[in-house]
Amino acid sequence: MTELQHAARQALALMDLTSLNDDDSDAAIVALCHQANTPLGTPAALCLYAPFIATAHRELAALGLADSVRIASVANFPDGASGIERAVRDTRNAVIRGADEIDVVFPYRALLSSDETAGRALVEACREACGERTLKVILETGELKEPALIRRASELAIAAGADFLKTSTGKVAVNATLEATEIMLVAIRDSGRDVGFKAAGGVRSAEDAKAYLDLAARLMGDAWLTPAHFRFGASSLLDNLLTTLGVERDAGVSAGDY
Ligand SMILES: O=C[C@H](O)COP(=O)(O)O
Repeated sequence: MTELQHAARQALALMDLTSLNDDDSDAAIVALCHQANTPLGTPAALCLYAPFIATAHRELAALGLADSVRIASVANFPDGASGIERAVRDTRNAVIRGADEIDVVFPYRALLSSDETAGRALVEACREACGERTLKVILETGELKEPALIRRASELAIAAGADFLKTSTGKVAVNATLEATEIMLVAIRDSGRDVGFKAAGGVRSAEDAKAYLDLAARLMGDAWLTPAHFRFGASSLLDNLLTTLGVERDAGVSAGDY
């Protein structure tokens, strides 16, 4: 197995296979569940909008994958501007519908206006609302831009109870980058807390994934790279990983097939 194939294999198991599209449908989510059922194992989770959680649970159970694939959903998504009440409502709604993990957008615009309290308060409130479920906080680093702001957002989210820091929604011009990743990983390391990291948005190839895995291994150690600590949020990475690993799939399972 080449180094690239090793990274592809690792990335597959670390992936939150994502569908967060305005035109998502039950059929599209059923197709997503079938995509997750690869000959080389499953991604760590599916990430989807709350109205589709029940469909995903049902289909994963039918495929025998209920115990191996978690379900993530989103809150305060994608613009991070809904306010605390709405973010908490989104979080509770996702929890009630059966999400295992909640990816909430940090109110990054407030931080851009030098307001540090809004982000911390929103993450604390969502932390409380999601209880034992995994809380990932999306910093939207491509909008924060400045390294010092990315570092500060990381610190605030960690202090407020984030289980993971996530780079991006995938909905803005600049999504995951290696530069932002390094800042966030160093903030996690410096915090001494048990916090994970998710690179999301624009990760499309085994080569992309390998660059993130190499960076994370250098900063955090190889043993840190498990689904408990590291994820990729990606909508179109899986097929490239499977091709890299020599797996031919029937030209795309699509919503129209269900
Ligand atoms: O959280 C995951 C992102 O929304 C996916 O972004 P992507 O469509 O660029 O892979």
